[in-house]
Amino acid sequence: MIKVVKFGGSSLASAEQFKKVGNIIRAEEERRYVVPSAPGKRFSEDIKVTDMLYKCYAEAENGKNIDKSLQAIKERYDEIIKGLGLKLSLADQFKTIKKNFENLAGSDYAASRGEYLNGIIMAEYLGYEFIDAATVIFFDKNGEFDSEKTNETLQKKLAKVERAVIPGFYGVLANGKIKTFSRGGSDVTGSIVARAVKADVYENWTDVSGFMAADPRIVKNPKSIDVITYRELRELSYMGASVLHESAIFPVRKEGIPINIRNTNAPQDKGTMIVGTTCNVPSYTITGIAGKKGFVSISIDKELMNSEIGFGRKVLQVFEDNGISFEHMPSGIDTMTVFVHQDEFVEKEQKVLAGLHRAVNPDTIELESDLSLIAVVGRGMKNNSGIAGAIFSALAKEKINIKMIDQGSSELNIIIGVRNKYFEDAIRTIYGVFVQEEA
Ligand SMILES: Nc1ncnc2c1ncn2[C@@H]1O[C@H](COP(=O)(O)OP(=O)(O)O)[C@@H](O)[C@H]1O
Ligand SMILES: N[C@@H](CC(=O)OP(=O)(O)O)C(=O)O
Repeated sequence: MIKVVKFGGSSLASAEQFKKVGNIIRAEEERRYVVPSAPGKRFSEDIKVTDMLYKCYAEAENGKNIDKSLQAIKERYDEIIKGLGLKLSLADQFKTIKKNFENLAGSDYAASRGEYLNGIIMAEYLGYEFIDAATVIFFDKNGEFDSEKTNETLQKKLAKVERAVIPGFYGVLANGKIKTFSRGGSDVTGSIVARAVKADVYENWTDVSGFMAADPRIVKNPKSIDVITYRELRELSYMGASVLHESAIFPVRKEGIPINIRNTNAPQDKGTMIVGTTCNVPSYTITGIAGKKGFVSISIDKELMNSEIGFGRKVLQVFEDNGISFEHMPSGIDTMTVFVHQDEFVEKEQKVLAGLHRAVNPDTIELESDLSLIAVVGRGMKNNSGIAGAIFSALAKEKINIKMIDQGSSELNIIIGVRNKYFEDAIRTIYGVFVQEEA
């Protein structure tokens, strides 16, 4: 039996946390491949090492002296090394890092050093082999993750290594430069390693006892989810549930490997199992709620729109031409609304509007900004009627105006649009209807 274990920044923020991680790994000899993140926050106002590295690199780009910032980062690691009683010095690594920062090796290189250095410490602490992710995780010439080359290389490499530490978050481009995944991407590395060794389970250790039915920063003590499917999880993580990176399920899904979310601070808790399919009957109609702020809706009205073949395509072409991806597109007979990310849209607003006028000659176009989208997700929704109705009436009772409601064709999710200012209240209200009242 092989287990791949990924530890998030919150699990590796200090020597004390490292010791908990060491105990977890040593408790089961199947935990053979370890993927660490960079040290995260030790307390809520603390700064993650990844963010310190981005800032330090920005100083280098602006021609500033980076000695002080780099020293602050080195101190984070030295404190861990000292606390673990290791005889390890990172002086040489920091000399190389300083040189590469000053030669502007790239912000991805800069950010990747967080996991690289933590990996070196972790390997020393456990007595495992250190494998630099730059030798086994590949991106192609377009910057896309090269899953097959990576899988082949990792498989060959790990077949010869009984126990290894592979830092998360980064890999190497075809031109030899370092590239990272997007933020939170160590989850993806863990999944890639699990696929390569055909692990029995991919354990993802964090600071909560599993996936919860809602963000614990919004809903107090939300219920934990015992079992969730890859598809449900993807909907929730894409819509903002930050526990697991939205792309982390793809590599393990290829091999049907379950992901187990676990809590480093409460290792006795079983956490959440993320699986392909399950006959497990969910305890509630919905599995979870997640959401994101910061959307704009563009509502386009035109009489007889329904009879104009190609109308939708022309509208979407305008967004495509401006490099804007759309999130949702509910439509009526003579109206069509497109939801886009506000930060992508704002600077191109006038270009998009002009493009829409040219492309479809609408009667009116209305914009509304500062909107949130909330996803209510659950495999149990398929067999239940009246869910949208229940959401409507609960939100109406709280005087929360619904801007949009859109049921996915898979009947796995319902997306609700509200103003940003109602975001938290709307999540609490929906949680109250489905999770508390049904209990
Ligand atoms: N539905 C949810 N269930 C559990 N945690 C959630 C959820 N939505 C958001 N979170 C947040 O995700 C955090 C864990 O993810 P993250 O900060 O990436 O951890 P790590 O540093 O271990 O990678 C939790 O501390 C919690 O605040
Ligand atoms: N350290 C990187 C990658 C990562 O996955 O971190 P964490 O496991 O702490 O979310 C980040 O901050 O984005």
